[in-house]
Amino acid sequence: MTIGKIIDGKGFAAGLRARVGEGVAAFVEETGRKPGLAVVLVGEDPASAVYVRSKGKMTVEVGMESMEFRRPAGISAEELLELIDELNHDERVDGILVQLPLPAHIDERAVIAAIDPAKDVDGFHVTNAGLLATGQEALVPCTPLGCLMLLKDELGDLSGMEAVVIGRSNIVGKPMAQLLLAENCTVTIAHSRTRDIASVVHRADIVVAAVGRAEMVKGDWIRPGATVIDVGINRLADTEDGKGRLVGDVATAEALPHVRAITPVPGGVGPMTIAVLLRNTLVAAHARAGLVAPADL
Ligand SMILES: NC(=O)C1=CN([C@@H]2O[C@H](COP(=O)(O)OP(=O)(O)OC[C@H]3O[C@@H](n4cnc5c(N)ncnc54)[C@H](OP(=O)(O)O)[C@@H]3O)[C@@H](O)[C@H]2O)C=CC1
Ligand SMILES: Nc1nc(=O)c2c([nH]1)NC[C@@H]1CN(c3ccc(C(=O)N[C@@H](CCC(=O)O)C(=O)O)cc3)C=[N+]21
Repeated sequence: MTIGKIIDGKGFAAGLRARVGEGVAAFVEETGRKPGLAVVLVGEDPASAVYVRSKGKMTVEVGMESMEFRRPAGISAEELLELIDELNHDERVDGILVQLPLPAHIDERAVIAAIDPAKDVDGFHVTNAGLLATGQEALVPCTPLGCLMLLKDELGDLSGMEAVVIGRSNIVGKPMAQLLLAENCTVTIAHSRTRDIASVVHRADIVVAAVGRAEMVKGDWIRPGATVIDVGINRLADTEDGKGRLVGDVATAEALPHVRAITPVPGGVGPMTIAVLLRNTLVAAHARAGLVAPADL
């Protein structure tokens, strides 16, 4: 039996960050200022804190200004909206990311709606979602755009391929499906109400799993030669050191003999998300400065 390729998302992300770094240097040369990324973290979710820390580090590494705004979980919606309004009007800020999830008493939709779409580097604002859905230039959500970059790097032209996206969230599944449709794939979106999901997935040349259920996608669901992108980040608490182990939504070891290529967890989509966030910030900075962003991002 042949064994599939493990896609090096971590390596691809490092390359993308290097290209972003070159674009940042040219932007600084041109404008005399650094692109700025503001990250807002509400409350003390430990997983979010890890993500925010590594984001801040990589933002500085590519030569951008990193601004972090930590607020207590008890912050009122009004105070949070005021902060966003300040960031919208701050000339040094090109990108605004409000880490999700927010505490239950805050309406996430209202917060996302308050972000200036031109600074919405997560691509979550309805303006950007609508632009993407209608085939117009938009800031595109980082995780799905990172997945698409890996797919195009592995497969080249995706035209005519059967793609199955598992998951229909606004931040991953739906924009992923839009991107694959724009690449001329035949797209199916599966979710918790999908009947006989194994056979739906078995049709696919491309599988993107964005569910949040550890190793849900079994090896024998995968069509021989398919390419599998595993977005899931699930922490299992079964290790001896008690730190837990990260696994994706796909049973990777089982799938490996069936696939052409598959992304690992960790080291696959996760690092791409952060690299694309920096890419989007550079794109937003160029647009705000009336400049054309480098084409090879
Ligand atoms: N690598 C990265 O950078 C990122 C990783 N993630 C990870 O990706 C995963 C998905 O995230 P997100 O989209 O935010 O999650 P959500 O919880 O918002 O969405 C999960 C989706 O999976 C579907 N689903 C749930 N159970 C099943 C099932 N048994 N069979 C089929 N579909 C099912 C749900 O269906 P329904 O709509 O019917 O409820 C829903 O559409 C998570 O593990 C998350 O941690 C997320 C963002 C970034
Ligand atoms: N407004 C907003 N935008 C987001 O993009 C966003 C968010 N909120 N909330 C949380 C999710 C999750 N997310 C991840 C990003 C990188 C890794 C990542 O780099 N993971 C490493 C492993 C990290 C580890 O070891 O814990 C990897 O997969 O190799 C994971 C998860 C972005 N999210």
